[in-house]
Amino acid sequence: MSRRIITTENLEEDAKIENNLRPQLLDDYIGQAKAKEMLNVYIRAARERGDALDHVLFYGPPGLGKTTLAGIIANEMGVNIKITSGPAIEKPGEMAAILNNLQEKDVLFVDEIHRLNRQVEEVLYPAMEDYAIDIMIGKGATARSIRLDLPKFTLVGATTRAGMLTAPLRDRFGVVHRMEYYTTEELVTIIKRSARVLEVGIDEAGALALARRSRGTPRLANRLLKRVRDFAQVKYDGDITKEVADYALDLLDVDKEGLDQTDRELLLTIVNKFAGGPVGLDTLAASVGEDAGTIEDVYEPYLLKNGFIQRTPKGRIVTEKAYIHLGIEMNMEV
Ligand SMILES: Nc1ncnc2c1ncn2[C@@H]1O[C@H](COP(=O)(O)OP(=O)(O)OP(=O)(O)O)[C@@H](O)[C@H]1O
Ligand SMILES: [Mg+2]
Repeated sequence: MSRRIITTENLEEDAKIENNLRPQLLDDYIGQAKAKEMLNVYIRAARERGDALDHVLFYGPPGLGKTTLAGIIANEMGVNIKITSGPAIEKPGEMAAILNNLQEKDVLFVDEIHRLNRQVEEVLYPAMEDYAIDIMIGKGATARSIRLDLPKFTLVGATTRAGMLTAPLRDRFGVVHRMEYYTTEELVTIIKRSARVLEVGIDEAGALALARRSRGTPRLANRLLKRVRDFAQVKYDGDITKEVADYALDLLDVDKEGLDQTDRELLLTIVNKFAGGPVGLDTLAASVGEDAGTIEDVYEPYLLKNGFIQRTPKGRIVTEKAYIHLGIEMNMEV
């Protein structure tokens, strides 16, 4: 599939503005009320005890604010954050070195934690549980393992694929939180805040138009804001109104429900090639040329949540709502 404006992946162009737009404090973090409340209590308790925060795992679709929350945790705890990711650490020794370099109470953020390889992951078990690592010294008959104490640290893990985490790793997190899609109101607040940071004017109706098409995802809200800002600047007098937003978003092919070309293609494939379903995930994946895991974790959750498709024991089916949205008559032969 071609790269889409609405992809929730972290594109390079986002990285620059994302860092500016990231809230630094829990109070400025919008939405995810449950996570905020819980973290607020745990952080205060840990600080009062002078202790490190318990290990935290965030999971859920991309762009919902996992990395942002990890940064906020470090900030609120008043400690450093070391950022790495599952695929970046190839050898157990590399993980050991990272752990060994942490200071007391520091946050180690491991993104895409489900992609750690087995040996690297095993270094984490004693590290998370006992704040220690076992290092092998020597070879063959003279080899022995020594235990090295680590500072008390906090591991913050993030994953879009919670199902791919091994049980021993998952069980070592004291706090496990599923990230939720944002409501339109929450996205409006985020968009207005981002507009202030980017120093672009936006009115209420403009913010609402953007929020509605952001697929419940702050990353998309920020990305669309940035694109629409360009249209406002070049084609209008600089401020983002509903008119500018609608004009730009139509050109960008994001529809009123926040669906883009890829979403519609997915729905249309089920309708046209599989008579509306049910169709199994793997069959569907092969048919649209996407990886099954990506469909399941990235594209499908939003379509499911908003009632465009349903999961049945026999596979995915397209709902009446989707037919109506696509403007296709439902074939009622049964
Ligand atoms: N609650 C929030 N309030 C304001 N802005 C937010 C919030 N959550 C996320 N954002 C913004 O959305 C963007 C993406 O967030 P972030 O990088 O934390 O997502 P993520 O869940 O880590 O995504 P991925 O799974 O792709 O790593 C950031 O620019 C951030 O500023
Ligand atoms: Mg992230």
